[in-house]
Amino acid sequence: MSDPTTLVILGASGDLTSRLLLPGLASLLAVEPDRRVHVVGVDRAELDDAGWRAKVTEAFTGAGVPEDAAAEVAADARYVQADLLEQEQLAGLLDGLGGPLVLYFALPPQVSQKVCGLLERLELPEDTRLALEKPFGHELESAQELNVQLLKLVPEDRIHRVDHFLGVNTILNLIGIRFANRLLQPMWSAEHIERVVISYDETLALEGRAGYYDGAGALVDMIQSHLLQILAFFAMEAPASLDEVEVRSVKAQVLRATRVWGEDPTTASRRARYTAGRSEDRDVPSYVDEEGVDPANDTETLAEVVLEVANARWAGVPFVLRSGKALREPAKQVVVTFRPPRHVPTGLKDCTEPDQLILELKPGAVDVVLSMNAEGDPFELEQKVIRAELGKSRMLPYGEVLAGILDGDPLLSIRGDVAEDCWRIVDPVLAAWRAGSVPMQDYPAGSDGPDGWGVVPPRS
Ligand SMILES: O=C1O[C@H](COP(=O)(O)O)[C@@H](O)[C@H](O)[C@H]1O
Repeated sequence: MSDPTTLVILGASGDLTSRLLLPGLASLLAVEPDRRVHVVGVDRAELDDAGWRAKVTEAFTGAGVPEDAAAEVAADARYVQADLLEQEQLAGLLDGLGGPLVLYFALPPQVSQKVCGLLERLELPEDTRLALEKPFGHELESAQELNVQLLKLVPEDRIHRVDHFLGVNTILNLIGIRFANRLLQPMWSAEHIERVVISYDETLALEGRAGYYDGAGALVDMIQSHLLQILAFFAMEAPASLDEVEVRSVKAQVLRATRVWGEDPTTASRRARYTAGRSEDRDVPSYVDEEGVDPANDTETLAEVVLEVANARWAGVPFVLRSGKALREPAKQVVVTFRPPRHVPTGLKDCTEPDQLILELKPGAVDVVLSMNAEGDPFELEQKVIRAELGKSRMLPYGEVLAGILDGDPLLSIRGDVAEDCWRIVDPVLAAWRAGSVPMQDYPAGSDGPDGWGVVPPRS
């Protein structure tokens, strides 16, 4: 049996650890109970091994981890109380840790960066991997600097820039649906597709996350990161296999070709912020009145950007990426609108609506919307939906992503150049917004967004 991987969670008492990492690990162990992993929690907070083990056990309870596997992992788990910004304490932590070793930075980005700076002066054990959460930098330049810094510590294939959307089965389904279906393959280009809308509308509001969100906003929180990854899966060329080098290369090619539509963020982007309203039977305060929000930050809670993938396959097709909070209904989907047929026999009635393929990300389903016979007149048509529900995911997205990190496979991690490209794409939008060239609109919480936006923009 191979050596167990040591998973060191830096920031073990934080929200990310209890809300996402430990449940993710539990869901992974439920599927792979033989996986051997030592979970070391590190934080400044006062806690001992027993307290940490209780936390790990709590996360495993009810998650389907077989009892003996849960007991084994919990018994091996250990807690180190340390201030990671103290060089000596950091050195002490690494002492005695061997590879394979994962240092998972569940820390605010500024702290992660400082810790990486201190790690430069230490020798990392052989086969150390680094896992970092978004945001990866705050614009292109800082992402480039962070990449340089990380590469001083370990090679690129041991850096796992985490994006949990890469562990979402309905997003990974894009690979199967696109490349295993002859029916769709010839349709997947500007010749047949008129536009693509990738949206992630949430009913959730700020939910007490001002500390992070108020400095990020919808554009950075969702579009710069998650939605661009969906775009990459949607538009990439076919990889020859699921090997990380191939898949990550074809994704990178797409993002390298992507830019703001018309290279004009003032016409190709919109932003808005929720005001007081009611969402899902709750009163939601105006965003600026939420606890911890600084109105001077001018943070948007709904963002939309139109992009072009300027290559031979996609040039001329608008890709609309949109995400927002406190909206009336969740809309987490990719809507593909096909071009109209070249000619429809004269006499056929009501076939003016375009065909669509809708990939629903949550819950996972595929809808094909086609014109078909209505009742009665055989030449009168109506749009009907052919729907298939996707199979349930085997584990939580964080479980999938963690599996890759623990195995040292970066397939589901963001490559350094891609992290930079995602900033290169949105930086002009951020600059236009900061300069006040795109007005901030508003919408009541629980509505569909500002008047006139609609969920799907009008056909071009
Ligand atoms: O990373 C984030 O993602 C969530 C949406 O993802 P989900 O898997 O929870 O649906 C979003 O609410 C959050 O603001 C963002 O930081």
